[in-house]
Amino acid sequence: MQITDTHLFSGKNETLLGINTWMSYQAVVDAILAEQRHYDLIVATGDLAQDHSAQAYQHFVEGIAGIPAPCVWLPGNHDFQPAMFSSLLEAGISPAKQVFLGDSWQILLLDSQVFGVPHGELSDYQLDWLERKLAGAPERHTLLLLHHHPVPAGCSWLDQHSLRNAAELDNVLQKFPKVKTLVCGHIHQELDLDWNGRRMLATPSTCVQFKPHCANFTLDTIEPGWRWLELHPNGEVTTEVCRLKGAVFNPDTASEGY
Ligand SMILES: Nc1ncnc2c1ncn2[C@@H]1O[C@@H]2COP(=O)(O)O[C@H]2[C@H]1O
Ligand SMILES: [Fe+2]
Repeated sequence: MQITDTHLFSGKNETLLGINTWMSYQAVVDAILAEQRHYDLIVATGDLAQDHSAQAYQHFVEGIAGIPAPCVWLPGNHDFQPAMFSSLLEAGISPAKQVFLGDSWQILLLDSQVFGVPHGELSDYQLDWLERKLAGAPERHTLLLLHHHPVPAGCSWLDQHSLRNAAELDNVLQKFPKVKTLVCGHIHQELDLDWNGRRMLATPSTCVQFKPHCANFTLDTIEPGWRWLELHPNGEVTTEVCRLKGAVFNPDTASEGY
């Protein structure tokens, strides 16, 4: 199950564009628990904190504490990795970036952060690491997770903040046809697109939503959400986005950015 872009603060009363991000995150966790589905793993795909604070990461931990599954994570553009790494590790959350699931799958988590800017890029280290991990498990299907979207999402204001070196990622992945599905955060909306024969999924944030197909910054009034992923032994992925019910979290639609 994927949770993304919680944008938590050191104070639980703080808001992002009119939404209390702690409360919307808690509401998402409560809704996940209420669904009583089976899941093996939580993947948190970045922008967990909005203000670089250790407390924000501790709030993240507090939120998922009731969920009976391990969690793995990767950083987004807003994260502060020293605080993220140590706060999550102290709480027993593994920094592992390769996870084997059963006999036929692995999950790889990439770091596409360029510190201090909203766009993403994969370093040579990340690309080499990816290639080594894929070459080392050729029999497994791979679900590839990263914060930034490698393919235009259709919002030009967000597409300037995409993964800048998507062509280099594509070069690596062309050698590994068992990577058929990528999962992102960052763009705060549901998407299911084709990227050179692969499936690229993006997922609603647990707080503020961006309106699809807008040239300029535009908030959406649709509810916060999360994504279920089921990995089948034959390499197929079934997935579903769920959202909170009832318009409880209303963003300040007059805001022009953050
Ligand atoms: N008005 C805006 N125009 C362009 N980019 C913005 C605007 N407001 C915020 N952003 C950036 O766009 C990013 C998209 O999602 P993030 O949560 O990563 O953080 C956001 C900001 O860094
Ligand atoms: Fe982001």
